[in-house]
Amino acid sequence: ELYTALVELEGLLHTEYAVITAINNYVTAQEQKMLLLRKYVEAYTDQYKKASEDVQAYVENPINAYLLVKRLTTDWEVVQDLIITNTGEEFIADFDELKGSLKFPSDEDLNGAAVALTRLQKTYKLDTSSLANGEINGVKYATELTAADCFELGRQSYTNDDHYHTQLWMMEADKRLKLEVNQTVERSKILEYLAFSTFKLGDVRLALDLTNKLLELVPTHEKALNNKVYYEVEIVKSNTAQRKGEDGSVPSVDNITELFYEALCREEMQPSDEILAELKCGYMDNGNPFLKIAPFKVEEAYLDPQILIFHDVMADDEIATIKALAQPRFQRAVVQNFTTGVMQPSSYRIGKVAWLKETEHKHVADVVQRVEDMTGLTMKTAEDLQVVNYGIGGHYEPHYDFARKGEKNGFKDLGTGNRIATVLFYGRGEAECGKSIAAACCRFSAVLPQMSDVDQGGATVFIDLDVVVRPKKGTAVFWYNLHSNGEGDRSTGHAACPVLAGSKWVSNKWIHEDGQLFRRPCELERPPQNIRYRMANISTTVFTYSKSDPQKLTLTFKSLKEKVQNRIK
Ligand SMILES: O=C(O)CCC(=O)C(=O)O
Ligand SMILES: [Fe+2]
Repeated sequence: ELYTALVELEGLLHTEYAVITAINNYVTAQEQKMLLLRKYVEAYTDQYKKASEDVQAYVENPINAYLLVKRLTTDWEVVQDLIITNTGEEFIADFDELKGSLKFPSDEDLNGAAVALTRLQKTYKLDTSSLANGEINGVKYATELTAADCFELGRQSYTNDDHYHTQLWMMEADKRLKLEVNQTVERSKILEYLAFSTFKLGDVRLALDLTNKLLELVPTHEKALNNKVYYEVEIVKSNTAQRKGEDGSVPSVDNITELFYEALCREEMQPSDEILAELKCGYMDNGNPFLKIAPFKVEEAYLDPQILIFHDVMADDEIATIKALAQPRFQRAVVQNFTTGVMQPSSYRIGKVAWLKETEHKHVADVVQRVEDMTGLTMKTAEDLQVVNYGIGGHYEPHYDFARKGEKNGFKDLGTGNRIATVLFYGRGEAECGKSIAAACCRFSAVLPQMSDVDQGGATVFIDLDVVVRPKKGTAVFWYNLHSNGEGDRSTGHAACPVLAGSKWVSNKWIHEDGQLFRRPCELERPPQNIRYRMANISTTVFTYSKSDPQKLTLTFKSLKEKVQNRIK
């Protein structure tokens, strides 16, 4: 599961170096062997020619007779030995021994990396051809992909039943193949996947055309012959049945959440101007004498519920310590199954996680004390500091940090109550002024940082509030997960957008209910019902979409948003 964190991937470069060295040694050894064999052949030929000139005279010479016999006994044995030593098998066996000390990615890693790439493609609407050119949003990051590379991405999407991306990557592979002088993959293989995924996406006619093309190349292709018959029957059937067009189904709330999530990650939405106009920033001391001298620089990202951004609350050396302590203990991130309560890895949270105790290092203790000063809440019942590193396409889909009613083994079972609040620190990244940082708060940064071009994506988004917080090193976000009556606040649903380029580090401090009685007094009223909940319900009555075409989904989604907003007005 190396793909779940970028730090692990760095180790693969050592492996690649070892592979290069091994292949190089093998090729050199083979070249020397061939050279030696060539010399033997020449010497044999030379002697043979001499002997052939006058066989009688040659064999009558005792030295020649001896040499002839020697050539066909000991010399021949030496040659045979030479041929059988240093073979491919030996090379592989030697390398296998070395392999134990090297990090090697598995097929699962290959699949994980391919899934991550297609997730980014979908979330950020990246164009397949540009990606294949090694470009992300106009910036050239990587080497161009060959037709075979694109084919492999399509094949990986296919194993995940992702026919949409199979089709995109197989089409790209076909396009590239036409331009390749030394073709890197067979066209028939591309066509086989392309035809089947096209069929799965509902275009039977195109699937038939592609299958016919495949049969032109390989007339005896058994699968293609069977599929051709099947597609032809399907086309006749669909001509007689009434044409249904789009599938006309209504998206579930989950689909809508996904649309909002992805649109927010692309920063296509933000809170209304009225809401933004109310946001302020300033210095905060919480009445603490020490903070009067060095107050926190705080910015409001949202008012109800309150989401606060604290600037410069983790120093570079603290970040370095936290990363160094966390790295050797990273484990694949897990999530709690709602019904079984079991902690398990899941595709909706991809990253590596480690937990740090305050007692481990002064820097960790200082950071935890700072959280207490920032929030005014006690750390006695808080969880250890959780450190997360997100790898290629690493993300955490929309979720709540609190345990919901009915959730098996919720945090209540820790005996310290639910997660009342979250403080999320960023260990890397720079935010552009005026995006996640309100324009007026830019003075908090001595030098106005630009979003660096190696760090794209990876924002934290609050999907019901349209709030986007871009990671910025040393900054922390704070919000309450629970209403003051202890009920979970469902408007705090949030997510970590997939990391598009670069690596993302965060640490979470989850604060619990117990011990906060005099710090955040509880109230009895029920919280108001949150707006997005109503929106999602309305939307199910006005919205149709096509499952097979995510591109179309978003278009419809934009008009949906307007419709919903008009209704609410
Ligand atoms: O990484 C982020 O931006 C958010 C992480 C998060 O929500 C979590 O770990 O619970
Ligand atoms: Fe979270």
